[in-house]
Amino acid sequence: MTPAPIAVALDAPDLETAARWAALVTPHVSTVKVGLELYLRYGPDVIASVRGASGVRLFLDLKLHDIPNTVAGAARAVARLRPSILTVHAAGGPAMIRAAVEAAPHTQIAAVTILTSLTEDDLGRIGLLGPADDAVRRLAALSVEAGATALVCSPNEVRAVRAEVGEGITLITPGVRPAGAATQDQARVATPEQALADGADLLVIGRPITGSPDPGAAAAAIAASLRRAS
Ligand SMILES: O=c1ccn([C@@H]2O[C@H](COP(=O)(O)O)[C@@H](O)[C@H]2O)c(=O)[nH]1
Repeated sequence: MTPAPIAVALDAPDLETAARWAALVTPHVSTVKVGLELYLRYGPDVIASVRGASGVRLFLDLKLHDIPNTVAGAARAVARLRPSILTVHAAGGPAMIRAAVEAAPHTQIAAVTILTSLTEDDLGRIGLLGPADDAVRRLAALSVEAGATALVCSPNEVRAVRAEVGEGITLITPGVRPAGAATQDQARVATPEQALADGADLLVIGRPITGSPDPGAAAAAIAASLRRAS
């Protein structure tokens, strides 16, 4: 069976747990995601541990955000690990995004538009007045112009972003919660089925899977539900 277009966020406190979660979910999902918690604790060694022997794709979610020269150096440093996807913050601007794209030519650079944990009230407080859609679309357009071929946005904005950037750009959505699941610190959320129906290419799902007593079964259940819905 084709693995589901899900990236499981391995936000684990230690390497053993992350490797165990990765082994349990990889029969069911296309991708595993390593973020700041694991990478800052273990560095590049974490990559081999979670990749294991499987051919699972690795998404390195470091959300780089600095001046172009620094981001280019950081992207070059992690490109050796051959992640399939590496994130940068779109708010770093076009020159920074382009620097990452040029420094890591074999890795897909995904620009994070507006974090899915932010409400419209939060956005107003940081000076981004108006609907989240507007800021997300602006950041999406500038990121693609700068060479990003993937974008991270909430599932609520997928339709608007697709209309803005067209086909051929990978839309990645965290903020995904199965119906009835706790939203935790996520603010702009939708179900996996809705995110996919609206045109997301890759759904990032962490705690609804890794917080389950059986992460393998939780991943399999969401994958089966996506197959039924499509
Ligand atoms: O806007 C963003 C960008 C990245 N993330 C990351 O996705 C996962 C979500 O985990 P859950 O447990 O499903 O909430 C996490 O690793 C975040 O760092 C995001 O949530 N929003």
